[in-house]
Parts: sequence; structure tokens; C-alpha cells
Amino acid sequence: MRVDIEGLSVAYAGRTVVAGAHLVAAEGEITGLVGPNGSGKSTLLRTVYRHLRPTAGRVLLAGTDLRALSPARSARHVAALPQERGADVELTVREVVGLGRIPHQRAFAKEGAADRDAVTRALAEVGMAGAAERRFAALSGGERQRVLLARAFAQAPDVLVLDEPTNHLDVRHQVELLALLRGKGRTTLVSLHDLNAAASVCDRLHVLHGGAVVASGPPRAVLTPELLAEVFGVRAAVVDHPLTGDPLIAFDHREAVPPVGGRG
Ligand SMILES: Nc1ncnc2c1ncn2[C@@H]1O[C@H](COP(=O)(O)OP(=O)(O)OP(=O)(O)O)[C@@H](O)[C@H]1O
Repeated sequence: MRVDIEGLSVAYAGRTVVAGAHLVAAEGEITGLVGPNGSGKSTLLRTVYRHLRPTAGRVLLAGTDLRALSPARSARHVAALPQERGADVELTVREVVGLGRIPHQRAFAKEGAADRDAVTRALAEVGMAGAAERRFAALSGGERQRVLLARAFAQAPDVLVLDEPTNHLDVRHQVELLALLRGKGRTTLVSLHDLNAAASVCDRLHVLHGGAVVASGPPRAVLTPELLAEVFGVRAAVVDHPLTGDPLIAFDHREAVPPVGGRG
């Protein structure tokens, strides 16, 4: 299911932090959002999973304005891994993942066999089957994250919206998660800080800077040394990954790009 974001602006208490953003997440593709801290990635994603209402513009799901759908209907289409990953929930892991099934259940109906199967499958996919009866609040940050990803999978959505899904994960779990997303073949909108991960997993990237989309395209076309200097303020060379052939960004970790105008 394709997602179109058209002229989207979002404000917090009157301060606009996303301004007139346009982007498309094509059916079945992994679309990445990258950008410096505070550039508006989470804010933009929050409008797609209806946590925030835009001040202008709209989000279209397969051509239909998201706001024209009931919350339950849109929750059957869009599932999210939000950045807020509350550890204060007094539920077991299985119960947390079961929350993903609510949009598919009739009011006051009990969980059915299909729901239980979906929860079991989703927990297995993220490698958390053995933790089903543990308290969610007692898990590590990375484990909680995998459980919340399982909740999104259990929701069986057409569109996955994932806000920094690899945060907190060790490198093996990062690789496994990204491979899992590729294997799903779902329309996926994902924000990532790791530009090398974004370069290898995303079909297209959109770069946010100061609340605006400043570049869009395939990773190799977008992640140039010039853009990395201008938007992220870092020096980097972009080479071919020796194992995969993907673009590999070799950062200069010793020195950032001096601010415009020099240092005094
Ligand atoms: N709940 C909020 N209330 C007020 N301002 C907010 C809120 N959430 C974010 N902001 C502000 O909106 C701007 C964009 O923040 P946002 O979290 O969307 O950026 P981001 O690109 O996801 O950043 P990061 O990479 O640091 O996660 C920032 O200036 C931030 O301070």
C-alpha cells in the first residue's frame, strides 16, 4: 500500500518543525528518513501513525486521506514502532504483542486462535519466543524494542512505520532486524541514524534538514560527500562496500566540518 505525504507541516505549540514535506513511500519498498537530530523525522512519522495531526497537508494511504479513515480502520493498515517505548507497562511480553491484534478484534471479543497464532509467530520472528511470559518492564531496552516490533508485526499491517528501530540493538540484532524488514516486502517507512544501514537496506532515502525534505532518491545518489558535509556537518568518503557492493560511508571521526564562517 503506497503512502503519499503531500505538503505536510506539523507544529508543536505553534512552532513549526516540519514544513511542507513531500515524499512517497512506494508499495513494497523500504523508504528511509535520515537527517540530523531535531530535523523532524519522528514528528513526520507520528503523523503517519496518527499520533499527531498535521497543521497543513495530508497523508494518503493508497490515495485515501488517512483522516477520512476511522482510527480502527487505519490501525489495520498502519502499524508503528514509535520512539516512545514505555517501560512502565505492567503486562507480559505476550500481552504487549497481543495489543497489536486489537484493531482486528470485534468490540469486547476475546482473543481467538488466529490472534494467538499471529502473536506467537511475531514473537518468533523477532527471536523473543522464549520470553513470552516475562514482564515487559523487566526486559532490557533492546529486548523491549524487539517486543514492540513484534507487536507491529502481529498487527499484520500494509504499512510499517518504524522510528529508529535499530537503536539499542547489538550489531547482530540490527542485521537480523533489517533482513527481516527486507523479507517482509511490506511498504516500510523507517527513520535511521545509521547511514550505512540506511544505504544498504533502503530502496529510497529522504533527507530531512530543518523540517524540510532536502534530498530524495536511491541511497547512492543521495548520500554524497557534499550532502554529508552540508546536512550532517561531517567529512566522509563514499566507497563500495568490499563484501556487498553497497555504498559505504567512511566517516572522518577525527574532525567535523568547520561551521560556515569558520571558528572565529
Ligand atoms: N513533544 C514535543 N513537544 C515540543 N517540541 C517537540 C516535541 N517533539 C519534538 N519536538 C521538537 O521538534 C523538532 C523535531 O523533533 P523530532 O523529534 O521530530 O526530530 P528527529 O529528527 O526525530 O530528531 P532525533 O534524530 O533527535 O530523534 C525538535 O526541535 C524537537 O525539539
